[in-house]
Amino acid sequence: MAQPTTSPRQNTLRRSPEPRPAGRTGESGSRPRPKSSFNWGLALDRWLTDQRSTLTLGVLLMGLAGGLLFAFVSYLLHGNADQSAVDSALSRPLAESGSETRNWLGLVGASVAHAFVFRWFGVGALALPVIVFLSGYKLVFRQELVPLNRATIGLLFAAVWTSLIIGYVVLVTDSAETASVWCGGIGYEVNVALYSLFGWGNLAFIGFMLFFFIVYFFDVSKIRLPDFSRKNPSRVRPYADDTLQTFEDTEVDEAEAEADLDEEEEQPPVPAPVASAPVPPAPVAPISAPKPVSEPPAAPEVIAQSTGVTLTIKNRDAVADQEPADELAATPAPTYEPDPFEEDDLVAVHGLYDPTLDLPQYQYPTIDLLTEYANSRKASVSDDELTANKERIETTLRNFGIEIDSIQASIGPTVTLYEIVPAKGVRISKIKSLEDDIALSLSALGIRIIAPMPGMGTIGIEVPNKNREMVSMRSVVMSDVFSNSKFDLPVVLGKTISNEIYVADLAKMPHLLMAGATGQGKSVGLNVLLTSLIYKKHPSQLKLVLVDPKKVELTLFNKIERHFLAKLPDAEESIITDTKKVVNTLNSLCIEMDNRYNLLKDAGCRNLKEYNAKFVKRRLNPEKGHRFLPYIVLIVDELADLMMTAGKEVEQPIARLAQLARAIGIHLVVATQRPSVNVITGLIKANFPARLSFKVTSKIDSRTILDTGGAEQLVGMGDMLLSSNSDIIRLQCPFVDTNEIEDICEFVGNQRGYDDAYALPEFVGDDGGQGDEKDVDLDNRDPMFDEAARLIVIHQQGSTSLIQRKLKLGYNRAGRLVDQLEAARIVGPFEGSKARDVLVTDLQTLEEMLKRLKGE
Ligand SMILES: Nc1ncnc2c1ncn2[C@@H]1O[C@H](COP(=O)(O)OP(=O)(O)OP(=O)(O)O)[C@@H](O)[C@H]1O
Repeated sequence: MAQPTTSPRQNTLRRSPEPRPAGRTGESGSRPRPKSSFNWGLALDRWLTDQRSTLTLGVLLMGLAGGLLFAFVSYLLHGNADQSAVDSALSRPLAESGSETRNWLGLVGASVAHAFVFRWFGVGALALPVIVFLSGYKLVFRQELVPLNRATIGLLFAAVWTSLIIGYVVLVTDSAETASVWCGGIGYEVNVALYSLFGWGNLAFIGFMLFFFIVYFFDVSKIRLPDFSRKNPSRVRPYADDTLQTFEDTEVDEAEAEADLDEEEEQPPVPAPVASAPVPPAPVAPISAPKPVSEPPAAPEVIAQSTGVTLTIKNRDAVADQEPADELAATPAPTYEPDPFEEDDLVAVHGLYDPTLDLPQYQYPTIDLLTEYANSRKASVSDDELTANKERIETTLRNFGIEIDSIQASIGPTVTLYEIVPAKGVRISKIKSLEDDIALSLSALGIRIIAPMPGMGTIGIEVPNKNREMVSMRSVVMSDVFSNSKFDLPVVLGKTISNEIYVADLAKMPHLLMAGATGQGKSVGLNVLLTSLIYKKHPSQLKLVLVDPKKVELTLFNKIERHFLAKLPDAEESIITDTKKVVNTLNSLCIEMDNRYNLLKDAGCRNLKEYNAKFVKRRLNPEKGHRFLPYIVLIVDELADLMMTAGKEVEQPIARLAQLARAIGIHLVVATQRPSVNVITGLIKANFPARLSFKVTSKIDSRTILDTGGAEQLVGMGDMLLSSNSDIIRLQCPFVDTNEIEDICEFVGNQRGYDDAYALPEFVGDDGGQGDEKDVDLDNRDPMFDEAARLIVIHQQGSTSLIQRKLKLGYNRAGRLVDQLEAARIVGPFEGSKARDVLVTDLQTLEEMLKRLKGE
């Protein structure tokens, strides 16, 4: 490791270098870069990704295409006259040659056309302006008129091939004197060369080239004639709106759909960065693997040392975006067996199904809609501040008889974490028992003690920075971690203590409970979450159900109703504020959940991803009700109001959705000001493994939401603790202002959208069929409940007699068990003489459900 630049001396603290971008592990972190070095690569990269540059370049290319076309056509008409002027241009005054040329674009037009038309491709050169135009169009309109790569290959081939075939005609008719301009140099010369080899067999060679190209370019091997003799579902192209179209109508879309889908699979583009300040590529700590990996440890730099204990500042280096492994990847393949012949037909004829073609012109919000705030610079903690804090910590601990070996500091956006290694013989439990006294002695607002630091033999003390950093939404949206994220529902939650941007996958969370006293940043947090999703998802892939009993917080999102919002068929407003309507909407979501489970079951899929993948491959027939299923995110801003007015009516559907909806792509984000036990009930809490808390008013509130204290010690303004998988991480939430949200919603809302909001299933009245779960108390489950559930799932047979026989139980008890299994949505409802449907297809999902029921 690199050595400190100053020799260690008394009264010196050590500071580590700034975190360096991932991948540049070979550089010495402690060697300062010369100030004058300018990074040309970065500047060029930034210029190229700036939308103003792409727009300018695009318009230039389109203009150039027009100019080339003009010059080429003109040359084809007057080229013979211009040839001598061009050839002699360099040997005499340009003005003289210029006055001789008849090209509409003068000597320059004639010279360029001379090269492309006369020397190379002849009439085939006309392909060039078309390619240039298509490239320019893509830059200006940020979408392709036709798939650009394929078009370029096709047009280049056409240029060469036309040149060859015309060259052949010119050769056999011996008209090179007058007509060689039409075939260009390539066409003529190649034909002359081939003629010497094959004689008149040239034509066969040129014909074979065309055949070869068609076979490969259009992959003819895949095209099979559809079977018209039977009712053939391959004639139907599934559309999201369930309209049917025969493939005769849609042939032209095939290549386009395929190319667009390729792009979509790569992730929808997040608009290019235009900021002046480079954003350090920060690592993502996914929710399922929340601990960021640190590699390699940066070399510390001594900055001060007063009492013999060294303070180092530990800033971790960046790591690459980590994708959590697909948890279901190892489970066996689904049971559904499609007819391979028909589906291959469909894909060969229409390409893969692309949901984004619902709104093909849709443009993702651009980065310039987000503001660069003046105070969003990196937090600066002076050496004096570091030394003072270190001394306070040391003195305080010594007063309690605790000696320390060393201190390391990590400077975060809001707080600095001092990690202390106690001297040998000091037991961590002693420090833990003194936690409150130490906090009191340090007496700074927002101090949080973590004793011990999970997984390390150290104690952490977080002390707020005097000058905190505001983390702007713009900076996190621009970050590589977020813009390159391949998560299904990426949400950027903030910056960690080591300045890493923390992006989580809501789809894997799979639900989030949020709490925080009034004014501590909850609404901003919800807006950040919604903004993240809107920046990354196409309207065809995501629908939002917004519940806002406070009636003011989410109103701005009304503008994106026809793009991203979902509502009940008869509802006037998409943002739900009325408690009764909330209950109906929640129940309607339960119906949507059941419908989706039925679709998944029919398709033999275990989750939404598998189902949609199958639909995209056109393996599911829309005539049977199959459709592309967008993710649905339900946001409830202020659960307390709802629980006060509707209690169980709200609690039960929320718990039910939270328990079962993850596999079918419905995810919940529920926020509350009052994290008391009558709002966050055991039932709700048990089903929300990921919880996030802004500052709350008491330790009890902190325990209610996070199962531990600490949230009462936060410093507000988006300072928060995230608890997931029993880890607690302190994060600074990004800031996004109402104006920014307004601009984003306007940007999206002004584009063409769907005719109406996404229609949720109708829910009829108070007990309109959904409240038919018998009065079963799942908190008092039969002791054999788990075994019975496993039995049913293993045998995929929802029968009472199976439980009776295998578990050797009486009829009544087995019947009660089945009722409980139904209430837990493991088996479907009673269906007369038929066995009940088993709603859980595999043991892994079941075990997760059982854990959740137990509140684990
Ligand atoms: N992430 C943040 N960064 C900087 N400042 C913030 C952040 N979040 C919130 N603030 C500041 O705190 C103020 C209150 O935030 P917000 O409106 O989100 O609070 P709240 O918890 O939703 O309050 P209420 O429950 O009363 O609506 C904001 O106007 C802003 O000034």
